[in-house]
Amino acid sequence: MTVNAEIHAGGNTWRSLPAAQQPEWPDQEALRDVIAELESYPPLVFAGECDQLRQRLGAVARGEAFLLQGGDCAEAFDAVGADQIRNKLKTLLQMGAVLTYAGQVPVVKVGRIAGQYSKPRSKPTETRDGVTLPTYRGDSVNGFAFTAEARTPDPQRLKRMYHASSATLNLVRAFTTGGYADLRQVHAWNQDFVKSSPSGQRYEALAREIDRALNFMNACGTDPEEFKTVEFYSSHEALILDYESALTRTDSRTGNLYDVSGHMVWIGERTRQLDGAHIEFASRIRNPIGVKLGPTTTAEDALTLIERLDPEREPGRLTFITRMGAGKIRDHLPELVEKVTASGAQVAWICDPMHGNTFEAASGHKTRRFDDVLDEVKGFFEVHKSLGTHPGGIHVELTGDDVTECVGGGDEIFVDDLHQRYETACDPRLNRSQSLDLAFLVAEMYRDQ
Ligand SMILES: O=C[C@H](O)[C@H](O)COP(=O)(O)O
Ligand SMILES: C=C(OP(=O)(O)O)C(=O)O
Repeated sequence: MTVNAEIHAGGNTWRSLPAAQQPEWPDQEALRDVIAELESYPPLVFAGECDQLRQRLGAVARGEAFLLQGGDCAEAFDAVGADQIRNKLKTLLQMGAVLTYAGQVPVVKVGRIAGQYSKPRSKPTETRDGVTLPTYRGDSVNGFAFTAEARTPDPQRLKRMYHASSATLNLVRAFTTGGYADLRQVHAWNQDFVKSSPSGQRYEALAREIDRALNFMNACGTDPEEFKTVEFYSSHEALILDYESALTRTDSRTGNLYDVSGHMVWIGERTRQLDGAHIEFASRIRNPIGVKLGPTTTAEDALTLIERLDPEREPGRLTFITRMGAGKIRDHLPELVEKVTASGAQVAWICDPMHGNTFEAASGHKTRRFDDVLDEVKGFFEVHKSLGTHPGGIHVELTGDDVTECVGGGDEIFVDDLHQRYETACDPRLNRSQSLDLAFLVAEMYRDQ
């Protein structure tokens, strides 16, 4: 084996371990052909960009920056349109501007975007009216329609995921570097939100302060070009390991492996088994890695994850994304943070206030209460304040569209409204106005901190 082949084999060591949540592809030969084709495709991101994000997340881990990570629960192939991508990006940029001003630290902006096509599920099958079919696992695996044909896993979809991610990333790069993301424009959008939102009055003072700060910078002669571009990174759950390892490449500069399907990848709550394939895969790549930690996580689990994924104790390499639930975070998070901090590891602590707060409404819609989401973030800030550690950021499922999937918010969505624009293929997302509410309210918390 040549040195390169040996290194590349490092991206496949997961194959001898149990891999949870993988699709049952009916045609293994077709899968092998798709993997071979994906292996020949160009990278979607460059190793140097992943390194840069690792450095930015290092600042988050040290308490010098805040992470805003957000986007769809599940991206969909038929939603790879300019409007949807622009709206999502616009929402994240608006949230980022508010948080930057309130925190007075850089906000690292990372989308759940350009690769978030695969979903872990609670059950392998779904039954409707006596008919049982494989569960929908994301557009990368099967179709949402409840027919045997749509629900059969099709590896050709992995290629569609690559192309959809590529098209999305291309537009995101154009928007973030081509003038669309200009901070003054982003601020003007925020002013419109404050004017039109029923809870806008509460945010007016902050919006006015941002306005004054921008005018001050203008008056000082700050180069307007400086406002025009923004750093924005992609991320998704590294779930379907055949896809992720087919997109794993050796960096010619360093000889290290990078998963070039996205800048940052995370391992989900359902696939973070310490002796499982996902952690093994993540341990081999140099991308910044996130791991979701639910309420059953023990401090020993967290310390072993650090040992496996961040043996060099490099700030920025490992991000713990806690998703405990509003009722549990205040009880479960302190011990994890205390023991990890005592171990000397510098991980970034991020709050996902979505996944521990899902419930089914009487109408059958999966939903989340805005107040629970907010309360989990509050609990997260409280715990970090009491321990003297850094509440490093938030990880949110959101869309830039006016969907009706989560209840509550300033422009209140009621349970009876859920059916109106319930468009998610999996979990409920905050809509545009709820996302901006959250940003303004988190900004207040950050200031109090
Ligand atoms: O987004 C997270 C999971 O994929 C999702 O919560 C699983 O949902 P399920 O419990 O309906 O399978
Ligand atoms: C599946 C997800 O979350 P978790 O692993 O925390 O359940 C997700 O973020 O899409």
